[in-house]
Amino acid sequence: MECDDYGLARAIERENLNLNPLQRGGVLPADAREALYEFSDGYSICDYCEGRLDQIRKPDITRFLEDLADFINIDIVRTVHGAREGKFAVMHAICDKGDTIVTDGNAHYTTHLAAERNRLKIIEAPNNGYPTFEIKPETYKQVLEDAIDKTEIKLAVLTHVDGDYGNLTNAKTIASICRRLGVPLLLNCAYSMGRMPIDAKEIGADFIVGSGHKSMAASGPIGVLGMTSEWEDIILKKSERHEKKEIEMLGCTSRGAPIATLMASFPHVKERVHRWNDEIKKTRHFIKEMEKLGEIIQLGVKPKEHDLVRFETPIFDSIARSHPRRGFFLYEELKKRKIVGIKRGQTRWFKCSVYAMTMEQVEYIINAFKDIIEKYQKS
Ligand SMILES: Cc1ncc(COP(=O)(O)O)c(C=O)c1O
Repeated sequence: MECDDYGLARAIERENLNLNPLQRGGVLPADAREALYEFSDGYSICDYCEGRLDQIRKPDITRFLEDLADFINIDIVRTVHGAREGKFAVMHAICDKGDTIVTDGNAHYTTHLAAERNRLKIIEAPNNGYPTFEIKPETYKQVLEDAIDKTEIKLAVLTHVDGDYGNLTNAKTIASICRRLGVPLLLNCAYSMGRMPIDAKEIGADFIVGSGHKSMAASGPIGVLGMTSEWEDIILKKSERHEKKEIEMLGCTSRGAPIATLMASFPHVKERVHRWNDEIKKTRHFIKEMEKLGEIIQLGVKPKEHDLVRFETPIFDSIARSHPRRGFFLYEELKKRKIVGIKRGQTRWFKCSVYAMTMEQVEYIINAFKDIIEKYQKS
């Protein structure tokens, strides 16, 4: 199979550069690759289990979860199978069938599915449309207030950084609005936890979810669910029949390589979030140089505050119209230059990220796009 079918790990092995934002934060450092091998057996994490995953001392999962809670500054943390399972668990624990929740208009589909699976209704605070697609706190406030006038709102969900435009929301302001209105806030940090510093207490979120395979250098599937202690008894309610087991966690969650790699990557992740400002500078440089190529426009809030970049690219669309390979030409031209991660057939717009790339690699990518444009402008 080709490297683009496998994704970034394979791409790196073959010395390709992968621009897929979804995959850039989930690359395993060397220690985690070793852990992946060591803990590849199904229940390998459970040799010294005394009844529950978070209480295992060898390897020291208890300590790891405490450190993870410190890292994002929240009282209690559990691992789940992904950000989506974290959202589902919170909704399931605090809402009843038929309840209504409020979300932002840039919410990931998994927020919608978690709500649907819980039989919840969704009211959405829309973004402000083209070209920035921003979630404004005042819009969120208005929508939440209107919703509260009509019905009881048990939960507000906010996407910290969305997967369409890479906009960083003003979570602190929205959290304080929710607090004033008496609605608990769940902050979806799938695209931020593990890439940038997160301080849940400073933000004021009641719940927070992260994604190990997306942004925390873990093999996955694994996610992080954090909560303030006031919610502990509700979210981590114990089974009546199995006194140690937490119902929403179905007793235990990740039981092998996913948690082993999350743990092995943790020192690397803790260190890399301190380089977030450099990542932002690099992203802004990349955008500036790409936009100089002409008819390439960054969508979303400017200047960027996250590495996920969405470009509108009329230049590639017009080349595609007269190219014998149509929309596939861009993917194929990039692949020839050992760059992968832009979807096949996409030329009108695409999402990309240079997260964790060196400046040399970024320059190489900019030059590759330039080269492709010049090639077709000449012909
Ligand atoms: C904003 C956002 N939330 C949630 C998810 C899903 O994360 P997970 O796979 O950990 O459930 C994604 C994945 O693309 C995402 O972009």
